[in-house]
Amino acid sequence: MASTAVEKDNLFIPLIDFSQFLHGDSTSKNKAASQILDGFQHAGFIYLKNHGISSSSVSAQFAQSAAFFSRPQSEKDALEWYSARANRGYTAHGREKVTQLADKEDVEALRLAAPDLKESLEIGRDDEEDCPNMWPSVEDEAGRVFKEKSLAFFEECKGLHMQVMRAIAVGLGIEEGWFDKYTDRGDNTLRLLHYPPVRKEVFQKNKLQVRAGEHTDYGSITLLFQDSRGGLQVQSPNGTFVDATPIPDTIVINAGDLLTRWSNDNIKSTKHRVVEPPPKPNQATGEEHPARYSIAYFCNPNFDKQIDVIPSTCREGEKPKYEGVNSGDYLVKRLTATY
Ligand SMILES: O=C(O)CCC(=O)C(=O)O
Ligand SMILES: [Fe+2]
Repeated sequence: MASTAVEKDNLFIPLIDFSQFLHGDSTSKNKAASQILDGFQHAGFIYLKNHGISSSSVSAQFAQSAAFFSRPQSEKDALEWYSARANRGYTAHGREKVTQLADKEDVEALRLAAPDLKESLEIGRDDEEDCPNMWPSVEDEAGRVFKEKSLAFFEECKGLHMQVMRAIAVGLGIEEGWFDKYTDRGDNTLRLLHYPPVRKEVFQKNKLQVRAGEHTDYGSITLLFQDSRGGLQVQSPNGTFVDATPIPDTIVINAGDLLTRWSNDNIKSTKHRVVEPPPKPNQATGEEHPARYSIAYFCNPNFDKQIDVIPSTCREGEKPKYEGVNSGDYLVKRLTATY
C-alpha cells in the first residue's frame, strides 16, 4: 500500500516513492506504477517523493522565481504574455483594472474588493519557431542566469513527465514506452507563480475571495512544486475542498483534461484552487499572509499529435466517448477561453 498524503471526505491522495518505479526490481516497479495509476483514477492527484529532481534544483528555481518577481513592475510588464498559441510571457492578474483608476481612494477600495492576488511568468520550449520566450534582458547578468537556470529546470521536468507517463503506461498494462512519442518534444509550459502578501481582512471581508479560483488543468499532467505556506485545495468526491498540505521534497502531480479524454474518462482531472493559507500552530498572528510561491509545470502531448482514446482504456465492446483532437489545437482553444 502506498502511504496517504491527504485523507478527508473520501479524497485519498497517495504518497508514492518514485524510486521504486525508476530503480526497483520488476515487482516494485509494477507496484509503484499501479499505485500511480490508481491515484490518478480515484483522486486525480498524487504526491511523489524520490522523483529524481534534486531539492537543490527545486530551491534554486524558487530563488530564481523570487528574484524575477522582485524586478520593477515596468520590467515585468514589458514581458507581457502575448498569445494563446505561444502561451509565453508575464501576466499580472487584475492589474489593469487597478491602474486605470485615478482616485487614490477608488484604487484602495478596488484593491480590497478585487486585489491582485497572483502574477505569473510562462516559459515554453525555447526553440519553438515564432513563439519566443519573454526573457528579461540577457545583458544583465541576473537575466542571463535566470534564463539558463529556468531552461535547465524545464529539461529536468520534461524528463520527469516522460517517466510519469511511462509509469501510467505500465499501470495500464501497455508497452512502457507507449507515450514516448507523445512526450519527447517537450511542448510543455513552466509557469512561475507568485501570490503576493495579502492582508487577512481581504479574506474576512469577502468570503469568496481566493488566491486562485477553482479550475481543472488542461493538458496531460501538471507537476506542482509548492512552498511551505499552504493554501492549495483539491475537490473531494463529496464536493468539499480539502487542503493539499505541503510535504517537503514532494511534487504534487495532477491529471489534466486532455488525459481524461485520452483515457476515456479512466483518469480524473480534479478541480483545485488556492485559498487563504490555513493557520499554523505556533505561528505569529500578523495582519498579513506572507507571499506564496509555486511552480507549475504543465505537460502536454506533442502539439503535432492527434489524441485518440487509448485503445486499452476502452472496456471490451465499449466505444470511445471522444473524437480525436489535435493536442496543440486543444490547448489553444482552452487557453483562448480563459485569457
Ligand atoms: O499555485 C498552486 O499551488 C496551484 C496553481 C495551479 O493550480 C495552476 O496554476 O494551474
Ligand atoms: Fe491548476
